[in-house]
Amino acid sequence: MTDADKIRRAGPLTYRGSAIPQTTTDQRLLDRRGPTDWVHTDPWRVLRIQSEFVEGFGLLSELGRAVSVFGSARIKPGSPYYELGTEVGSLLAQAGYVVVTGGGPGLMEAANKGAAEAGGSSVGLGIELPFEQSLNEFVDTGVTFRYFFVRKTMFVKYSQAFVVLPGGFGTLDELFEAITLVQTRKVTRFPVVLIGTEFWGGLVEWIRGRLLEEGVISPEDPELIHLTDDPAEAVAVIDKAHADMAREKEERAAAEALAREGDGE
Ligand SMILES: C/C(=C\CNc1ncnc2c1ncn2[C@@H]1O[C@H](COP(=O)(O)O)[C@@H](O)[C@H]1O)CO
Repeated sequence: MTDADKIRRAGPLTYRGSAIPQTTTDQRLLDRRGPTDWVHTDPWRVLRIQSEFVEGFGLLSELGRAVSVFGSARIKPGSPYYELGTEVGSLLAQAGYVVVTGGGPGLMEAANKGAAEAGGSSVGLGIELPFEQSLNEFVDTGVTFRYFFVRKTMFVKYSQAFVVLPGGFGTLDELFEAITLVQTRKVTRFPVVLIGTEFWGGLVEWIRGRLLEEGVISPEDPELIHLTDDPAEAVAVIDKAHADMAREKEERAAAEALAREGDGE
């Protein structure tokens, strides 16, 4: 056999003759020498991003009914808003929901604490930040993400509602992400409940007034947000949406079964 006839198979690839590489894939993998700048390239980051999705989906896929609670990382124990966050966490847990937060300090911690005090379970979806921070002590199950956008997917995919406590830019970002997804029907029947009429009142008034007057939202859009001071009302809104969704699903299944019978299946 001449060199030109030689064949090398490498996984799904076939090389012949002069196209055959000098080393095997295994050899190249095990060889520690060589440049290392590839670990800082975008294709490599894409793999990391993929692995974050895999970790997140793996951890959360069997979570059951869950509600995400957002709120300030800076509001400390002793503040009335911290107490409110604790109550929200407790009532959600008592109603059978897993409480999902950003796993950080402040009102995230308050909601996780409330869930723990009520004997429920809670999840912390942490985020790697430029300064040292660990998940708060009340998180039962936690995962820390490198990428905000991967973490956001987890909040939306694995919870049936968002509860938004007072907060700053991070909380506003999460609130507006949620209502944009509902407005554009990327998620359906997804209650977004703001807690704290004094804190949120100005924003809600501006949405109902200025945004509507300028025609930048539809007349029905303000209804995407429910505003209350009462954590029990927040849970009732979420329960109702959940029950409506379950009923609609049953009705759809029954209608489909009838249609199949009609087709003689
Ligand atoms: C600023 C401090 C800590 C930041 N740590 C955070 N850990 C986890 N999640 C966070 C953190 N900061 C923001 N988030 C997310 O945004 C929301 C709160 O942001 P806000 O700007 O404080 O309103 C929250 O829901 C998280 O998902 C100091 O200790």
